[in-house]
Amino acid sequence: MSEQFTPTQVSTHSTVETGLYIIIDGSVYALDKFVDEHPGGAKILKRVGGKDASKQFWKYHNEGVLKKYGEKLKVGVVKEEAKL
Ligand code: HEM
Repeated sequence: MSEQFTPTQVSTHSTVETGLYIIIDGSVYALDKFVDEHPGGAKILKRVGGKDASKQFWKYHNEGVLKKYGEKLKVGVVKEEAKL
């Protein structure tokens, strides 16, 4: 079973030092090791660290990109925030 993160937990991994997590369609990717080889540049990825970047992702890529890199970079899935 894959690891589960709330959006708040993902948001605590917003920098390269903390893993540079981003959410795409409910999956969580750690881009800290990929950021320097990203063909679109490091800067744009660092701007969305810790956030849901689904909209930006699908603006610039197609399904083939996730097929090629997805499994290698995926660290888990998003779950709902814990209710108080
Ligand atoms: C799992 C996350 C990501 C992976 C594996 C990834 C991978 C790639 C790859 C392989 C390319 C080369 C073009 C292509 O093959 O389609 C690319 C280009 C690009 N990516 Fe990403 N990317 C990711 C996330 C993002 C995000 C979140 C953004 C925006 C916030 C972004 C912005 C761009 C841009 C602007 C380009 C250049 C497009 C162009 O030159 O037309 N990427 N990315």
